[in-house]
Amino acid sequence: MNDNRVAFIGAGNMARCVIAAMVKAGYPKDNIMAANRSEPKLLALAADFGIHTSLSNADAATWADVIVLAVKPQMMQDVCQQLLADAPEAADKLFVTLAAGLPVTHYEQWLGPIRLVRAMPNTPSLVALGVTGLYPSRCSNYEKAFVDHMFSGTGMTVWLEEEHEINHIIAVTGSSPAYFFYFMQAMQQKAEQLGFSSEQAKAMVAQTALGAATMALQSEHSFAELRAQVTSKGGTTHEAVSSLATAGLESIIDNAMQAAINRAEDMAKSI
Ligand SMILES: NC(=O)C1=CN([C@@H]2O[C@H](COP(=O)(O)OP(=O)(O)OC[C@H]3O[C@@H](n4cnc5c(N)ncnc54)[C@H](OP(=O)(O)O)[C@@H]3O)[C@@H](O)[C@H]2O)C=CC1
Ligand SMILES: O=C(O)[C@@H]1CCC=N1
Repeated sequence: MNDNRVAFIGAGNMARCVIAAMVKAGYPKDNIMAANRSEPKLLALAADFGIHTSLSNADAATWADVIVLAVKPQMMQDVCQQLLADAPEAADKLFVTLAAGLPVTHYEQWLGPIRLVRAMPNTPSLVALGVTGLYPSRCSNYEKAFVDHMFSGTGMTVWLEEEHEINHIIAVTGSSPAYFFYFMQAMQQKAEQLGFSSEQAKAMVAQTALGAATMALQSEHSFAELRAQVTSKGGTTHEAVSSLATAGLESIIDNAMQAAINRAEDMAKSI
């Protein structure tokens, strides 16, 4: 499966995370290429991972067996239409898109009836602790197996039965690293006000988050049960958690995740 040449069109944050995961999982760097409209990110990727790079999307697509579209959704139509004009044979290759919001029908308008997997990874893929949601269109079983292999180094892969579930994955795992970073940022700020240095505060908060997540993954207990184990009757945790509940944490999270889904649905209509 490592024989397929994979070209990323767009070499930004998410392409870097997936490329890092592939290389660390043993995918041959000689079979990976990144194309970008400007050079700096390509130089960094070549230096860090030893992959091929190109300033030409068409050259990368011609070289590849599998084309990964990794530009922002707002750029996608131009990139796809230009690709088809410059390298029409690309339309016969397997496509993977990382973009939020854009449904299969949009790609079919721009590129024709392509074989496509919509993938929704997240940034912890960089450290092999990510989650990638995957939705296939017109793909063979071999192509699905290949894409699963490609993303296996990102962490966990989840195949979806219905296309609209991609928007749910965005809310649950694609965008959610930012929710956790925001929570940790707020905790760090308070720790600094209490007198800890910025470095100490960041390390303590991140270590506690890692410990809590690791416990949850290794335990049969629910999140609520694990929370109860920390919460002594009449103790400090009860006061802290009650304060969060009174402030409406659950509805805050519900609203935030729904806002991500709504935005993904709006993007499909506006692009
Ligand atoms: N970030 C995340 O957590 C996630 C992002 N995604 C999706 O991944 C995609 C990329 O997002 P992200 O990596 O964050 O965005 P970035 O802005 O970091 O990367 C986009 C890259 O595309 C390049 N680019 C823009 N136009 C062209 C073009 N015409 N030809 C070639 N390259 C071009 C940009 O080049 P330049 O350096 O010159 O600006 C940039 O490097 C988006 O569609 C997003 O929805 C999906 C899951 C999670
Ligand atoms: O914010 C975004 O639109 C992208 C998709 C999921 C994470 N980042």
